[in-house]
Amino acid sequence: MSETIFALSSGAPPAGIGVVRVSGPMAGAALQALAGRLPTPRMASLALLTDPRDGAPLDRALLLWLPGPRTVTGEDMAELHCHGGRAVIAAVEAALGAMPQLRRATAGEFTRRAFAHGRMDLNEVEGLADLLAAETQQQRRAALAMMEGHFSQRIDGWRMRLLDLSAMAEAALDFSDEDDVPDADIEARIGQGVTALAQDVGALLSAPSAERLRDGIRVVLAGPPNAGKSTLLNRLVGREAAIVSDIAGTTRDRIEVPAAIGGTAFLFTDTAGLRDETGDAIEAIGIDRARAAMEAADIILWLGDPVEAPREDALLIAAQSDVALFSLDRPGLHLSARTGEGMEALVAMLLDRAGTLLPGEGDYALHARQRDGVRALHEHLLAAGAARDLLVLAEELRLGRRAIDALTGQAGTEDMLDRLFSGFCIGK
Ligand SMILES: Nc1nc2c(ncn2[C@@H]2O[C@H](COP(=O)(O)OP(=O)(O)OP(=O)(O)O)[C@@H](O)[C@H]2O)c(=O)[nH]1
Ligand SMILES: [K+]
Ligand SMILES: [Mg+2]
Repeated sequence: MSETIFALSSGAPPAGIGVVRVSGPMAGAALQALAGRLPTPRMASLALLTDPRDGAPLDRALLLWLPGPRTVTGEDMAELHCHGGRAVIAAVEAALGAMPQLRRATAGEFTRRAFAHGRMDLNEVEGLADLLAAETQQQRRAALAMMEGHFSQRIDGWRMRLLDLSAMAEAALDFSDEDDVPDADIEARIGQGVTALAQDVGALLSAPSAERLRDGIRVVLAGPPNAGKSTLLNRLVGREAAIVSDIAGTTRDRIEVPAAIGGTAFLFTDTAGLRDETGDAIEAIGIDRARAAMEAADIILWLGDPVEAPREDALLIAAQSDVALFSLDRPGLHLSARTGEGMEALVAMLLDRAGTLLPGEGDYALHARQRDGVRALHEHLLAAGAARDLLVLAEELRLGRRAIDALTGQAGTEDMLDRLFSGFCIGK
């Protein structure tokens, strides 16, 4: 890792400013070569950059000299805040590229170095990736909490407690080696510690899901044909995403439409109207798909007879409330996709339900990888708690420590890391 890397870290030119970052042992020398001097560390200063090859002026830029290891990558770093024109950036990059031991960074390479130097753990890296991808304010807040290390600190606390418990278990094992009276007190304390830790870890098993936060809360509209599902979908997402007609069986396939409402990402799914008898083979497949969609749903909007609701927690919608045909004492939310009656109440209900599935203010959400890690740790703690033999208990605690190392990336496999970092843009 002795190579020095550089890349444009701000957006694609042309832009007001283009920030070129340099990281590695030659960062200071590169800055010196371009600006003719090394600025005071961590103080912004203006300089005319010249091409070291021929002395020709390149741009007037704001410079930052950030000696390591207290930098984002853990290495010496330089930042050149240039004018963000295409030719300016190209010229500065060409001058850097001509210097010995300097090369362009690959995607995510700055972050990878930060990780390698222990400046970020795997969870903070994932938080950063999510922050860069965040489109809703909720996604941004949860990603920031993850990047800021709120989850990592929690894991660190677990690690300390686990180490203490392991040390106690080893000590107790030493005692029993000496054929002494087994120390019932120490074993009881280990047992209590393991149980308490298992409880803390287990509490995170129900943490909000980052995938859900990213892809949207899955809302499925379901009910009999002609109930008005497609009309309601179109109204919710604000465009004619699904075909509406007075022919029963209009919708056959699932129609998925992502939409952000009130800063929350939703994924709405319109489905084929449910009926027992259909002579249409395609419609029958559609009905199967509708049932599968309902099973995977976070929220079901049920536009059918309440007694036939597919799940107890389905939101009952008394649709087409503007039509006199329907009696007023129908249970459920009276709603007309035509007049808009009840729409506000429906949106409020959706946001309310979504709120219970998503991270609260300042909370993070967990990816499948993280959830799997927490689950593995939890299982080892449960096994340790159930162990009747100190040797087995100590072994389960050791496996628990391994699970923690996998969670933080200390025991990560290279290809998993490759995949993660290559998802970043160049310059990050
Ligand atoms: N008056 C009134 N008519 C509605 C309302 N919602 C839907 N309709 C009408 O009801 C008929 C069926 O609407 P769709 O949205 O196609 O119903 P669907 O549940 O998607 O039907 P399938 O896809 O066939 O299962 C259409 O003629 C709509 O115009 C409403 O709120 N008020
Ligand atoms: K219809
Ligand atoms: Mg439809």
